Amino acid sequence: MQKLVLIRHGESVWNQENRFTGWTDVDLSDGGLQQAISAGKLLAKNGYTFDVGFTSVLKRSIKTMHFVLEQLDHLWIPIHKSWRLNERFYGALQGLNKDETIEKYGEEQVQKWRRDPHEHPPAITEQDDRFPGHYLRYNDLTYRELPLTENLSETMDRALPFWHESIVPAIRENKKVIICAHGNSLRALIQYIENLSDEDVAKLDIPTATPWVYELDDRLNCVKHYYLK
Ligand SMILES: O=C(O)[C@H](O)COP(=O)(O)O
Repeated sequence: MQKLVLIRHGESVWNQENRFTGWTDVDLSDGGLQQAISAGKLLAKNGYTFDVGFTSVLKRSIKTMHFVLEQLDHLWIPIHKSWRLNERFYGALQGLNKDETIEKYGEEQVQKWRRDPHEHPPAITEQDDRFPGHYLRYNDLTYRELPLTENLSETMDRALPFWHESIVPAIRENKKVIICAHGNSLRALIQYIENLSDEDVAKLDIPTATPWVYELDDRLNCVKHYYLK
């Protein structure tokens, strides 16, 4: 039996302001930083250790991983960062207040943008400051990989290659793995690991900085899962 720990980043400044964030590289709020420290303490208290970590290229997730590992005296373990674990790219919604967006477009439409796997949020253009092609950290992406908008199913399609090519091999080598990522990239991994329907995954709300533990059998099927509290 192998344990795998997933954790969503601590509260960010834009979570606090209730804004769509996506690939915007906002920092943790003070509360989010404290949440990350508490999550690390909880893992330490329960005797968890890790050999390797995986995270996105966004600082709210990178910093959460750092503060969690610091509590475990594990800052030395290798951390692999990939854009594939980034939050879903929320297109032209990035930066908008969620309540104001509901007032403007209606609850039903906003809920579709947030949770319907096939609904695209309004797209940006390549001229927009939010276009990832303007940022050094995305230099290695092909033109087709640079999003203008992204639905949940596309988030899953770009997260899964990293799961299969980088994370699964580490688990198969019996390494203890921690993944720190985002609401929607984790939703994609959870849907795949547990084989959840689109309806079930839409109901899944992942709290910030709360370790989600999987116990996996030899074939990496989920035997048990629970939040560490
Ligand atoms: O990018 C965001 O705004 C959040 O991290 C996830 O938002 P959601 O719960 O609205 O998808």
